[in-house]
Amino acid sequence: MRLVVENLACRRGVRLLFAGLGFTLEAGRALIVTGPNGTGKSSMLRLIAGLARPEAGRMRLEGAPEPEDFAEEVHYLGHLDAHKGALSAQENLAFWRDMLGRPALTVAQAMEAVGLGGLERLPVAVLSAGQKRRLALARLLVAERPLWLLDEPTTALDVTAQARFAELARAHVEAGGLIVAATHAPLDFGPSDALDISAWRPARAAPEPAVSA
Ligand SMILES: Nc1ncnc2c1ncn2[C@@H]1O[C@H](COP(=O)(O)OP(=O)(O)OP(=O)(O)O)[C@@H](O)[C@H]1O
Repeated sequence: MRLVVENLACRRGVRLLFAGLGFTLEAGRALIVTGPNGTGKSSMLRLIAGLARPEAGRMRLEGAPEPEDFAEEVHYLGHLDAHKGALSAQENLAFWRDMLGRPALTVAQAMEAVGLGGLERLPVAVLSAGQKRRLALARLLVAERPLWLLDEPTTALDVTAQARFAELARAHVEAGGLIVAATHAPLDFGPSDALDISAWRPARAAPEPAVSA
């Protein structure tokens, strides 16, 4: 399986954030996306996840059952954790497992894997920021999806949780999965490619020549 992105362009409001962006990511590799604030890393992930429409370009997951319509093959982890605060951690994960289908780890195994064992029954609203992030990461483990799209996945995680998540990500890659991760922090997800999104920023229009009398 491989992710192919061709000639992608993204407009937000009146601004063209990037254009002509392309890459191929082979199974068993991660793509680490960097760039200054506001250059479009989150926007690119949202385009690939199918949550927004590109201004131009296309992507496909070669080797997937529906190469051009791959929502079923993708885990998208954005800035927001998408939990239901009144439900317990266990209930939230069970919801995602049932909704996404293709179960992988059990809820209990996934919670243990991200270091949330013992907190299964607490309402998510009372969990700390790092615990909520761990729970969001556990979602990746309860349903099988080859392509993980991760936006700043280690935000709010302590050093131990960051290392533990990096191990889980490397295991996914080693098993033939793919990861595209936007980050400002160094991430060791195993065999990786790098993409600096600012390289695809469109050139600014030349300023109008000054008019002299
Ligand atoms: N709905 C929107 N309407 C207009 N502009 C938007 C909208 N959403 C985002 N933008 C703008 O698009 C640009 C890119 O945002 P994006 O979140 O993709 O950047 P980023 O590279 O992920 O930044 P960061 O490193 O801060 O997370 C920003 O200038 C942002 O203000």
